[in-house]
Amino acid sequence: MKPILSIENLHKTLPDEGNSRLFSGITAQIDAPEIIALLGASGQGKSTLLRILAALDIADKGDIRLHGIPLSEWKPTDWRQKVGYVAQHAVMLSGSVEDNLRTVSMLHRTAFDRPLAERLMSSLGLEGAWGKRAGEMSGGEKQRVSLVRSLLMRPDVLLLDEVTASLDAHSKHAVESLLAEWRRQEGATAIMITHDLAQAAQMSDRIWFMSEGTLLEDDKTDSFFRQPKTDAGRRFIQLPATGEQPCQL
Ligand SMILES: Nc1ncnc2c1ncn2[C@@H]1O[C@H](COP(=O)(O)OP(=O)(O)OP(=O)(O)O)[C@@H](O)[C@H]1O
Repeated sequence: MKPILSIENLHKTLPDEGNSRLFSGITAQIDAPEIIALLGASGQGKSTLLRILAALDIADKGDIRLHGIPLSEWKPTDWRQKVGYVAQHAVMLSGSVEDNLRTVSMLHRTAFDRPLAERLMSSLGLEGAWGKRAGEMSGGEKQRVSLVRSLLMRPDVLLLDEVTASLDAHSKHAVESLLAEWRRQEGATAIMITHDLAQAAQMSDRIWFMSEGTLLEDDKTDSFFRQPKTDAGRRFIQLPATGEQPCQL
């Protein structure tokens, strides 16, 4: 069986004067459907990595494959149908919420699955939002509509950039429940950036931890939170680094 997604030796430099390195040597593989929490301090390049996987940015070096086929051999629209992306700040198309949901199906020449859209919208508390002008919605509403828009494509891989960061507790819980249910029912893979460690611990099967300009740890969620392999990982989850004494209260 070919891996669902494989990343081989990915490098990214920033287009500033010094062409400084953002990350390098990122290699990882997803063999079976799972939820991966992508963790790391601000500025490590998590969003950039996700945008590269969504084919919205390009790496300077390295190889990405979906089902064994390199990104360069995919038609961009086919890649984007199979790899859904929900940005940190969701971008809405013009028109109503319903227009936004329908347009994506039109672009990909697939039938609009109205029953699925209704189920997804209701589960995120958006049942009354169909006729609203998409541009006039709050940031949190846009994020939820953007998630529904992506799920309607039934992507093999879903890339989520802090999708619950601007949501109230109720909406956040609704998104988390929907994603858990989606994984159970659709066997989907998701890579989600989050700064919420409790959410990562509760929702993910695996942790990708970015630090020191690379993917420093790739481990089962339980192992990462019990015993990170690196001092940077230990510091990140606020365990004392190896050799240090736990602080006494
Ligand atoms: N197109 C670009 N041009 C210049 N700098 C960029 C570009 N894209 C990202 N950066 C810079 O790269 C660094 C990493 O950004 P990125 O958003 O990927 O990090 P992150 O780990 O997701 O951070 P956060 O957790 O704060 O969202 C930042 O310093 C950002 O300013």
